[in-house]
Amino acid sequence: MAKLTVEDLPLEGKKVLMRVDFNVPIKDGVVGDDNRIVAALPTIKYVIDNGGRAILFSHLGRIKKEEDKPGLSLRPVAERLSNLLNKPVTFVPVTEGKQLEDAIDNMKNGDVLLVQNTRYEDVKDGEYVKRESGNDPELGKYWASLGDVFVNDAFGTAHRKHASNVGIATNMPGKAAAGYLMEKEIKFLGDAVDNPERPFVAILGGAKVSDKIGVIDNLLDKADKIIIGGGMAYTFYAAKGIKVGNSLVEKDKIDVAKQILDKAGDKLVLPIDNVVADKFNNDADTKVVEGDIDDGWMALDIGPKSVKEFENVLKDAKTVVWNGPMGVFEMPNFAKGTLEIGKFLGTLTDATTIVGGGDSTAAVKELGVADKLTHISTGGGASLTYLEGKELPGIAAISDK
Ligand SMILES: Nc1ncnc2c1ncn2[C@@H]1O[C@H](COP(=O)(O)OP(=O)(O)O)[C@@H](O)[C@H]1O
Ligand SMILES: O=C(OP(=O)(O)O)[C@H](O)COP(=O)(O)O
Ligand SMILES: [Mg+2]
Repeated sequence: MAKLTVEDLPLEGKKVLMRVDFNVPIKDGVVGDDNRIVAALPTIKYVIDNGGRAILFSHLGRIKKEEDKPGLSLRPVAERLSNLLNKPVTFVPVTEGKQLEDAIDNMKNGDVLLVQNTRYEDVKDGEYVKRESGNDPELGKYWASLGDVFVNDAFGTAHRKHASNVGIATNMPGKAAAGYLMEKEIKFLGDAVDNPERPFVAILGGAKVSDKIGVIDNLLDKADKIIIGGGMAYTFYAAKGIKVGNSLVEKDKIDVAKQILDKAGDKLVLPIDNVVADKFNNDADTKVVEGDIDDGWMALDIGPKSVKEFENVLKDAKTVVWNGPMGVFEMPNFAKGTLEIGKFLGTLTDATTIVGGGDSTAAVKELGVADKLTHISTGGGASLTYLEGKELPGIAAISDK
């Protein structure tokens, strides 16, 4: 790697600022799938075993208004991290000011501290000011002033240009290094997809439609087929004039979807049928419908014919990259499409099968199909951006060797 890594930094007695991606599912104040926390442990352990004082930063979810904050505190993550490390983790419930600075001053070599959700900075006095997500120069400078060196191990956030990754790094020239997870992810994705064995099939689903729909345009030049499922599919339905009912649709992306459809020809594969529900609830009334989705119904999973069709496209693939669940897998009645596709990928023993994303990874682990896949990546948007051949700002900002 042409970038500094954690092993290049002085650590003994140093205040080591670390950006990790602890954006994990939390339900009723408890961490669900902790893959992203576990994945950051090697770097954290290396830092503290070598006498560093680890000061961890992460975002959790998206904060647009004051009321979003209580449910998106990182406190439950500090508890899980403490269990995994088998040592105390100091949680600081604020992102700036005396309480944080005092807590850092009180640290000893080998201590671990977790700062509150960096996106608390996105809302100040009830206003959406995006200090973290807009990479406010003062914020990056302030956070950088709290430490001696910086380690970025947040691969899942590397496609973002935010204060806690790019901002801190640019304010610590010559002292910003990559962690082990960052190195491992880049190496693996690079080997698998820079010159992919073909046929190369990408599967795109999930709910971050406006974020990720633009990726498809670039992927059309790289992949042999692109399968679209999950919440991503229905904006394409709308673009084709198929009725979508109350399904997830990003209205201002319908034109983008139309352009992609024009360019894609038969490269793009959409669901034929869907499991539709009369409300966003596991107990909803459901039915399987082909094509049009009537008003009052929403598609929450792909249907059995879609699964068959997708399997047919996947069966000869030699490289598969999957980001985004095929349905609302968190509700058991809408998990089947994701489960079936995951199981099928597990049977492709001659292919390189990569699943990326916080939620997709949680899905394949929860559904018990993760073991049979080649690589589980902590990054969804990040691995897609890498796949597009674009520079990841979080990595670009790390100091060169
Ligand atoms: N048909 C659908 N309607 C609404 N949400 C969906 C649908 N299909 C999948 N989702 C949601 O997409 C979310 C994950 O999307 P995303 O964050 O883009 O994936 P990842 O974290 O794997 O990158 C899940 O919470 C899932 O419930
Ligand atoms: O969960 C994440 O991405 P993913 O859902 O694409 O896997 C990252 O933590 C980035 O989060 P963001 O998309 O809110 O910036
Ligand atoms: Mg996600």
